[in-house]
Amino acid sequence: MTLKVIEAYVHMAFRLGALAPAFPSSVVYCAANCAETSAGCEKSLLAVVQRLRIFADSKHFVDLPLLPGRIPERIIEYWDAEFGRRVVEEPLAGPGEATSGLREAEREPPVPTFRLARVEGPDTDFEEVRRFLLEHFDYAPGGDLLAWIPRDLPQLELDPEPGTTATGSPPLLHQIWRWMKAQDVDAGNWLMDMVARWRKLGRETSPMVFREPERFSLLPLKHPFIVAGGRFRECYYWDTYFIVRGLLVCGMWETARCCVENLLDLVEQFGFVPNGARIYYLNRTQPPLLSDMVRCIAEHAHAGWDVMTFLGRALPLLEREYNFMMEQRAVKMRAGGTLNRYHAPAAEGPRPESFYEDSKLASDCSMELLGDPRRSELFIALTAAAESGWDFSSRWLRDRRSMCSIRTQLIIPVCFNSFMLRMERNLAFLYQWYISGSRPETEKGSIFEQRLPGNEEVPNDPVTRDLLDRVQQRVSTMQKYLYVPSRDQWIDYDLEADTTTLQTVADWRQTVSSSNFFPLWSGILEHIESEQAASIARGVLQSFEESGLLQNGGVVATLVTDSGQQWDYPNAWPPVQLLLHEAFASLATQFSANEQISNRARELSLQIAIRFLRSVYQGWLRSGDLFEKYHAEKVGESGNGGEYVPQVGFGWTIGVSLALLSSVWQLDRSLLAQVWQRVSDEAT
Ligand SMILES: OC[C@H]1O[C@H](O[C@H]2O[C@H](CO)[C@@H](O)[C@H](O)[C@H]2O)[C@H](O)[C@@H](O)[C@@H]1O
Repeated sequence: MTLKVIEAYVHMAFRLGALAPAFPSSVVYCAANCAETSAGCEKSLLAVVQRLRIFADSKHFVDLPLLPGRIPERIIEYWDAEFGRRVVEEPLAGPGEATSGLREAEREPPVPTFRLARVEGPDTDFEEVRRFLLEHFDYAPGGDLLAWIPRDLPQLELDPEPGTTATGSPPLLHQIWRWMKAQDVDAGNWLMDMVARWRKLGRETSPMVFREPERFSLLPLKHPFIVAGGRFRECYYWDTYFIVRGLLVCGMWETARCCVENLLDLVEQFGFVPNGARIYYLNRTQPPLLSDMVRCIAEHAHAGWDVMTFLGRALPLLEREYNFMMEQRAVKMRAGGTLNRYHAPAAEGPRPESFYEDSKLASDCSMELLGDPRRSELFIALTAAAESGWDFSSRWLRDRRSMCSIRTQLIIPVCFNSFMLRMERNLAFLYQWYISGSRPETEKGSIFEQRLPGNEEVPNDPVTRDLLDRVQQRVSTMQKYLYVPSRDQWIDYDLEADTTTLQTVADWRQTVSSSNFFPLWSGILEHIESEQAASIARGVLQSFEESGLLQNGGVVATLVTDSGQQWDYPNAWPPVQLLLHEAFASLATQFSANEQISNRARELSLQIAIRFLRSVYQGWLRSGDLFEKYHAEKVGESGNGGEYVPQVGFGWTIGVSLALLSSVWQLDRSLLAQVWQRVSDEAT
């Protein structure tokens, strides 16, 4: 059986196009796949532990390190022997020391980490399973990572003047902080707290993971990094982009570079960036923002740093990631053109970190029979939704309400294609930088202008030509399939119905999503002839203003009506705020000669930033913490919903808040006072 699981895993890795070696620990942490092919696997260690709900959070078990000396294949054999699946002859490996640093004698079961209530599960004794875990696993997750304090962390309070002391606070951050402090002491403290929090989120891989990788589900990373926060104790793909943006505001370029180098290493190893740095995330990626991160690092590099060597390494890896997306996540559209969709063909069972939730859903949807094709499709759709970063949203549900109708892989999402357009533009930009030896212009005379309709000038270099053609093709294909002139929005496409979701929902408002405006962030209108672009811009601005998406506490994630999913109303997620703030700010720049468009776009961009910052600040004042998501209407309250307890901490909230603060400061700092304006002041 064990061998079969390893084989299945190797097979899975190759199907992913990853040249990954089989991870021995996958037999413990990823054996979910076998539950789908043989009834015996219903009794696998993973299935039993998760279904018994030994831990309140399903992610807890798959993050637990094995004790030193434990060999994954042997653990599975002992499990099978003890729980009735197979006889094992060899003795157990000797007792090891817990990675969390406790000696064997001190290893009393920490009762609070175990769930008290028991729900119905397989016919296996709860206490026996618990005892088995204590014998072979660490007490708590986290022993695979070490706390790491960024060396470039600014210490605002120690610098009397920006840039005048050894701690080297970047001038802009320092100026903003001094100004905020003068306006409102709490606001100054808030900013200082956010900056200091990088210290709490800094991690490096424990040397043990490099020495004995088979004991861990963690993918070891060479450089230190910043984690998402809370239960998300490892590095996440798209979270890292928003974290990097905040680090750069703090002048923490070296830390940002380390985070990005790790992601490049992952592409080198697997051919794509996994969802997060755990083996159970290897069957999916996340919204592809690596090219933007590479661009940020190159653009913020200090004079004298060798940008060319960095680009020389990064470009082939970005190309690899792009090819992964175009080979494994692309769909040829019936009437011509290619677009991308989130997909997870290698997902052959419940997500290991949400095993209980996925299995329960299958059974609630009457798909519990092994071999039922609807069951496999369900797990693929759930995993693909996790790949989208929007896990979960009514955008992925056929009927917009029931999780039983999830079918992520049959949707062409506007967000993913906007990220792909952005990637194509970044590749052209970075490649041009590399071959010319200097950063290309981005305004007039930019490389993109050469490919605008009507402009016959063709770049000499064939790679740039090809990339610019891809940009132009993406724009035309997005306009053809996703742009809906009657609604002045880009709307997700339903592959089953071969039309936009507008035609398949009961009420058109169900398609109103913040992601419908992401193409603006990708600069789509820069590739459309100017009069037509201006007319689209006017329509889109009005459509956003009337959409109801912008609320007091920020931009609502998806619907303006409630669906109960966490990437829906009423949750305002930090990434959405930054992308839309920048989308409208860049529209204002693009149409600077057209006062009407540019004023409206600028106003919207500022409103989005101010409202969200206000919510983050009010939430911090009340709770002393930063939430992973906010309530879009109740200013300062955490968002809710989802399959896990709302998390605090939180990497992308800090990153986005810092990026928004610095952007508004530069656009119109007088507006920032609205962020810390007391509710009582507003009433008067
Ligand atoms: O464990 C459930 C899911 O958790 C992650 O998704 C959520 O948190 C991530 C980290 O902040 C974030 O990137 C994502 O957008 C959130 O929805 C994880 O990425 C999923 O794969 C996982 O199934």
